[in-house]
Amino acid sequence: MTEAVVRPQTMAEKILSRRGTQTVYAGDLAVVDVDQVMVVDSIAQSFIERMRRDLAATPKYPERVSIVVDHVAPASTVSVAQAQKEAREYAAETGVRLFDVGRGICHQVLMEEGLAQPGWIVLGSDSHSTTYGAVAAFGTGMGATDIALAAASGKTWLRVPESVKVTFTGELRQGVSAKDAALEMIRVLGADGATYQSIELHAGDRFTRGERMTLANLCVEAGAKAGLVVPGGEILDLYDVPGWVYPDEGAAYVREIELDLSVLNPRMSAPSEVDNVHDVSELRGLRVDQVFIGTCTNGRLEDLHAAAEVLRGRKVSPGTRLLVIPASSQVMEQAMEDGTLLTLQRAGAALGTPGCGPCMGRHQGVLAPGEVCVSTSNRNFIGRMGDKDARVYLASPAVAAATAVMGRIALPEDVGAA
Ligand SMILES: CC(C)[C@H](C(=O)O)[C@@H](O)C(=O)O
Ligand code: SF4
Repeated sequence: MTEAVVRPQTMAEKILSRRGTQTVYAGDLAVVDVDQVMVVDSIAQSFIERMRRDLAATPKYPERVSIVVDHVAPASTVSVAQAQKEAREYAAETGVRLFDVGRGICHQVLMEEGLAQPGWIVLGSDSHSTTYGAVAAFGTGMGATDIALAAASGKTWLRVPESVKVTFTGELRQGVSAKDAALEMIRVLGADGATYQSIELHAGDRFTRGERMTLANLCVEAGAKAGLVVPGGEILDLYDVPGWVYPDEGAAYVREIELDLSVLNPRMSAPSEVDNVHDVSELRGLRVDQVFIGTCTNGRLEDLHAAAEVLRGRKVSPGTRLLVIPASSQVMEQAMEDGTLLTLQRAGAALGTPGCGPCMGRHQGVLAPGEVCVSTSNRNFIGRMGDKDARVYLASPAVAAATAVMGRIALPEDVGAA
């Protein structure tokens, strides 16, 4: 970028200007270099078809493309197995990276592998690619065609999004987590309240890297194109500081909201929209058939720790099943090493292979008609985790764990764990 910045810029405008050919602002079209293209198993077949048949191209920079087998892993049917086989063959043939069964959920894996860095543009064939905003990368989801074009050319084009500024103030109380803050943010913004906008999260030094991933991850549930966390705090020393991108003082936002964390209670999103958010205390007591702790939202080590704290020395209620699926093999290893998995297993949890698990109702814990599930994931649409008459409530790992112990929607204090 050679032109001088003439007006203050948001984080989205800055990143897209840096990776593009000119200084851009909201509403402009930007053509930008793409630093990483991520393809998930469920989309791999259409991606490969578009590369081969429509574009007759191979990836321009194979090292900038990753295929992750995570959504239905291990394969559940012959056709899923066939699609994954083709993805493996394609990776071997073209030299793109492959993260196979058991490595974990795409977003967690890319972050662990350093394949999302401050100031980068990361395109994923998955809507929760906003997660990369946790480290100030412009992460966004696109369909198979756009993803294939980016892989073939090393570039993409997009309209520079307007930005919404979300400022967190105060400190979270004991037992209240980043998930609760994220659900509250979605309630305030509304499920389509930030459609095609970039949510810029100003949190100072409040959140860990994992918590920032939870926040950036949920931004897409307000319809956002990206969810960019302004760098700050303990995560600064994890990366090359010169790469960080900060918004300018005086940048233009379409909307500004402030969320006081100190007044926040544990929150829960009730069926069947993510923005249907209530205090857990309002929903307390509802019978629950399945509790699921995992996903790209809340399947990290700190999430398993929060669950284990509640479940240590306690048992999952008879008649309720608890599924725990670490977000990645690295999370699983660490949770094995520090005894967290043993605690969860002894409490009666069923442990699964790192990956998406039943998050989108494809396998490993699909719900029957009439069943109720409390999940640490990010979506509770009708039919999301199985039958259309099953109901999904979204919550933090601590609330999910307390619910598993009680067999009913509960707070950690209900089991004497807060
Ligand atoms: C399969 C994939 C394309 C999908 C997404 O885009 O988000 C899934 O991850 C989800 O959470 O619904
Ligand atoms: S864990 Fe769930 S939300 Fe995340 S990528 Fe997988 S299916 Fe999508």
